[in-house]
Amino acid sequence: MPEVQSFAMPMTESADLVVDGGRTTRSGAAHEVVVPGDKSVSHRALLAALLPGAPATLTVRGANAGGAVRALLPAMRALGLGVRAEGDALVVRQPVTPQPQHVRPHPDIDAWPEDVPYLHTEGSSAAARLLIGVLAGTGTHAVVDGDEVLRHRPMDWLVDPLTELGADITYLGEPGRLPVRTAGPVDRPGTVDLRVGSAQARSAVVLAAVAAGLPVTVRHPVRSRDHTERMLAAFGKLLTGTEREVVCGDGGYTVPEAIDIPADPSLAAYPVAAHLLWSDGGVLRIPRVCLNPTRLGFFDVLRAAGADITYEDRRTTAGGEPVGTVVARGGLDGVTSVRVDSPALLHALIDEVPLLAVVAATLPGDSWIGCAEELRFKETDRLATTARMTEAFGATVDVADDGLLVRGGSALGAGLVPGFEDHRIAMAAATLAMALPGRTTVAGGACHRTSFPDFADVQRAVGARICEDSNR
Ligand SMILES: O=C(O)C1=C[C@@H](OP(=O)(O)O)[C@@H](O)[C@H](O)C1
Ligand SMILES: C=C(OP(=O)(O)O)C(=O)O
Repeated sequence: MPEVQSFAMPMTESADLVVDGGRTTRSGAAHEVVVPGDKSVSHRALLAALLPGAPATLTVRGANAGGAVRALLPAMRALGLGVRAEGDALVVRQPVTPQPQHVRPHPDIDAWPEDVPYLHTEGSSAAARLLIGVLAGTGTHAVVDGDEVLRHRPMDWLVDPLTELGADITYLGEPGRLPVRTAGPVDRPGTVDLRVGSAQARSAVVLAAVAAGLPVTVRHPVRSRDHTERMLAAFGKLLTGTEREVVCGDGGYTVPEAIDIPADPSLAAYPVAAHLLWSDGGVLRIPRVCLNPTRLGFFDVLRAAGADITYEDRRTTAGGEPVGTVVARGGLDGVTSVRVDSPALLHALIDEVPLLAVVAATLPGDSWIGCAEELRFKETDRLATTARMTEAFGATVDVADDGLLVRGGSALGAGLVPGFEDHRIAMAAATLAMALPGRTTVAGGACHRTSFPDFADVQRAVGARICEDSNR
C-alpha cells in the first residue's frame, strides 16, 4: 500500500450545514423520498459512449448530477463528444469539435505533452480510473489529470495491470499517481492479478480488455461492485468467471441508444439512517433503488443486527441491475452493535463506512468495521476522518490499521464537527446530528454536492431541520 495522505487540517471551502436535532413530522408517519441516480452506474453508462461502436447518440436517463459525475463531462467534451443535459437525461453525441480543457499547473511538470487532449476529472477517482481504462483499450493518446486531492490517490492499482497487458502509460509526475499519459493500447492477451479489491481498478482493466477486443482474465481478491460486468453483459458481451475472476472472452457487444440509471443505494442510506435513528415508528420507502447485492452491505449489516429493512417490488432493468423499493420501518430498538468482518461485506458498504460508524456510535455495544484498509485512499483517509468526525460528537473510536472499533454507550452531543470537505463524512455527520438534541454545524458540509446535490432537501422531506449557512 502507498503512503497515506495527512488530513491534519480540516479544509472548509464549502458552506456549512446547520442541523437542529429532532423530527418535524408526526411520530409513526409514512414517508416516501426519491434519491439521485447511482454514481457508479452513471460513470459507466457515460463512458460507454467512448467504447468502439457506440451509437451516434447515447441517452443516459436519471444520471447522478453530483460533482463527481459532472467531472467526467468536460473530459468527454475534450475527446470530441457533445454532452448536453435534457431534462433528467444526459445526451452524448459524437463526433463533435473537441473542447480543450485548461491544464492545471503541476509543480514537477514544465512541459506537458503536446497535441494530445488534456483530460481533467477534478476530484473524481472513478471518472479518472475508468477513463484511463477506456483510453488504454482504445489506444487513445491523452493526458489524464485531477485536482490536488486526486493527484495523491493511487493509480498504480490499474496502471500496473494495464501495463502488463501491453498498454503504454507513463506517469508525468510522481510515480503511481496522476497525471498520466496514455499512448498505446493493451495488446497482450493473458491473465492479470489485481492486488486490491477496488472496483474502479478492476473495471478499468475489464473496460480496456473489452474495448480492445482482447481476451483477458482478471483475477481479483474480492468481488466488489460489479456494475461494469453487468453493463457489458447487458450489451451482449460474453463475460464469464467465478467469484475471484472475470474472463473477458471473444465476441462483440452493442451499446444501446439509451441507458436508465437506478437510484443510488449509498445515497438511500442517509434518509434510511435518519429514519432509524429517530426511532419514532413510521415507515420510509425509497423507490427504484439499485438492489445489486454488491452494494447493499449497509442495509444488510443493519438487517442482520435486527433493524426492519426490506426490499420490495424487485425487478431487473434492461441494464442488468436489479432495482426495487427499500423500506425501513421503526427504529434501532434491539440493535446492540454492528460487525463488518469480511472483505466482500466491507466492499458492499465501502462508501457508507462513515455513516455506519455514526449509527454504531448510538448503539449500546461495541461495533467493529474491519477489512477497510482501502478506506485510507479515498477523498480523505476515511478511517482517520470518520473517527475524528464521530469523536467530535463525543463518541470513542479506536482506529486500527484495517478498521474502526466504535465503542458503544458514549454520551453524544451536538456541536461543531468537521466535514473535511469529504461528502461522505459531511453527510454522515449531518445525519447523526438530526437525532441529537441541539444545534450541530457541519463545517464545509455543503460538499455533499459531490454525490448528493439534494441531500438537504431529501432529509428535510423525511423530517430533518437542516439548512446551509455560508456566514460562519
Ligand atoms: O467503481 C466505482 O464506481 C466505485 C468504487 C469504489 O471505489 P474503489 O474502487 O476505490 O474501491 C467506491 O468507493 C467509489 O465511490 C465508486
Ligand atoms: C470514494 C468515492 O468516490 P471516488 O473514489 O470516485 O472518489 C465516494 O463516492 O465516496
